[in-house]
Amino acid sequence: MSVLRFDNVSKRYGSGHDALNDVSFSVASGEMLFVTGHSGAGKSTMLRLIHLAERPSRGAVLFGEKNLLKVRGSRVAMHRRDVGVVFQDHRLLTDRSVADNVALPLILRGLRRGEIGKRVRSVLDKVGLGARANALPSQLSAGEQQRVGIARAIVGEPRLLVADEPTGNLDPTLSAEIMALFESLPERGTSVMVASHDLALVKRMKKRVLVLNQGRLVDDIAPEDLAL
Ligand SMILES: Nc1ncnc2c1ncn2[C@@H]1O[C@H](COP(=O)(O)OP(=O)(O)OP(=O)(O)O)[C@@H](O)[C@H]1O
Repeated sequence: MSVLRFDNVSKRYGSGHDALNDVSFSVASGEMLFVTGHSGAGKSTMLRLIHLAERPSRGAVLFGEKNLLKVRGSRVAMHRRDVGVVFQDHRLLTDRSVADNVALPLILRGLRRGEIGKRVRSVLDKVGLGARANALPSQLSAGEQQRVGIARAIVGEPRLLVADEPTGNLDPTLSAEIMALFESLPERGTSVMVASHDLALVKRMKKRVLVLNQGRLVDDIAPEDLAL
């Protein structure tokens, strides 16, 4: 079963050229894959269409059975429960503790305090930040802040996690830790889609790779076909 499908999707911002041009692919439930390509190739645009920060100009984005074009108004927030998003710049609330940042999606969902506390503790342990729950983001390293962003994205157990250059600012050891964490998600039912221009990292992971070039999907490489 596919969790996500792009059917001939194009996206044009304003009157410019197509940031995405006739892109089609699907992601199976429980799959982890990478999207790569040069700067401006359309990676972020692809992810933004998935979490409804943007809408396609042509074509359809399907999430399970749902055509995202039809998701409007209050249903956008409902959709975002199913899609966790990790941004390169974390986007943490600077005046809130680590635990409060991670709790946010669950508070918006109206979960009970006890349940929220339990889930937040569990996910912070999973990302190795159990001891930093009460710290402010500014008291953490870049890698720790990124892990808070990841904890916030996965605390609601989304069907799909999309991550835009999640290791952009991190050293190789931290990048490897974050990738290991991502790799563990599919077995818990979350598919993972990572945009990265770090080709060395992408090759090392030995996962499926979508290659974008000037908005076009120019390659869709199976793990076994990745050159070593
Ligand atoms: N909000 C916007 N308005 C107008 N043009 C945009 C906008 N966002 C992106 N673009 C353009 O769309 C194209 C694709 O951009 P996108 O950010 O998706 O690429 P990317 O592969 O993620 O690049 P990078 O690796 O530099 O983040 C680029 O030509 C970019 O300038």
